[in-house]
Amino acid sequence: MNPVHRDFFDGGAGEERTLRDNEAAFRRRRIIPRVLRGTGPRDLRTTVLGTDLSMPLLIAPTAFHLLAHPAGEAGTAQAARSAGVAMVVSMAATQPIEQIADTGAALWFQLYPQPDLDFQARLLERVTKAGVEGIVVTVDSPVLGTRTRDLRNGFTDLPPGLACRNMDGRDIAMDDRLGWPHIDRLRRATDLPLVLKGILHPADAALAVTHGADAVIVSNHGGRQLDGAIATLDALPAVLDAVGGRVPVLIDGGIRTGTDILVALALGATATLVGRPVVDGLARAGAPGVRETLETLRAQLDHALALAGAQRPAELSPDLIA
Ligand SMILES: Cc1cc2nc3c(=O)[nH]c(=O)nc-3n(C[C@H](O)[C@H](O)[C@H](O)COP(=O)(O)O)c2cc1C
Ligand SMILES: CCCCCCC(=O)C(=O)O
Repeated sequence: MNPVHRDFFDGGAGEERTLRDNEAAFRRRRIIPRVLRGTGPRDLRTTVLGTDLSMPLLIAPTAFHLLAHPAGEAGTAQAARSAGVAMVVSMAATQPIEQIADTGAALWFQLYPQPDLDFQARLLERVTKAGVEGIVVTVDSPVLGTRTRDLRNGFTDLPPGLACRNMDGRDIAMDDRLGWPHIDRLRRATDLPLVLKGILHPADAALAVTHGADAVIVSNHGGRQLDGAIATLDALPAVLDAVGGRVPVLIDGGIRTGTDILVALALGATATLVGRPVVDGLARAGAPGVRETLETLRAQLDHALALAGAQRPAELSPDLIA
């Protein structure tokens, strides 16, 4: 890959403290396994907001897949379909939603709330018609994070010929006036499950539920927004307390292995999302590369469950984690 584009995918905001800390938070945890549980073959299947998953993992929304590989977002979706997981399609996808949906993958669509409400309504209608099963509203981006590597590299625009194909020629607006009334409006605008992505503070998690969110994603945008923000795994317990089981709580950021997934689930997450490892798989080998990433995570999770003494994710509990 062009090293400038590699930096775009790999990089974070500021000094990249949060980017590093997301992974470090998982490495700080240890598993206290149970023994003699007679698990037999494991069953990793789960359902989140009506979407069936072959394991508790979704592909996190990431921008510009055509920069990583000519297969683009459709290649990622093809792998998601064959692995039986869902893909959250970024609003900054470089292929049309209809082309991505043609793969038959289970899709959710990620939205940055747009100040042009007519355009936003048309976009919601379009992605709903294409068959997406959920809307993921990213709420951690009133402004774009300071992407140190992109600034250093002068990466400001997509190369000629590439564009955000679901934006009808518009730029994606990040809007620093966004507030809960925008979420209320979105809640009224769609019957699809509405998921808020980018929740870290427990008070916001509670507000998300009262404003009608069907799930929240504990996320710091992979360390690309507020550098110094808490690692997602460290934020998870307080968010779970605030939500109190009323809606599923998902998590992303720093998940690199099946044992990381096990740790997140044991601490109470319903499912996990993975960003950069999927892009890495795409860059390496297109759809088969993404499939390899997903199957590696599946095999690791299955193995870790066997060794920790759980047959299925629902059997995991916080006492297994130190
Ligand atoms: C290259 C890249 C592009 C991203 N683009 C988006 C995006 O368009 N919308 C969004 O909500 N989050 C975006 N994210 C954040 C991811 O959805 C996710 O929160 C993060 O990547 C999870 O961390 P991980 O990469 O450590 O797994 C992006 C992340 C990366 C690395
Ligand atoms: C002005 C919007 C550019 C797309 C941002 C994609 C993204 O979220 C990222 O982390 O990169």
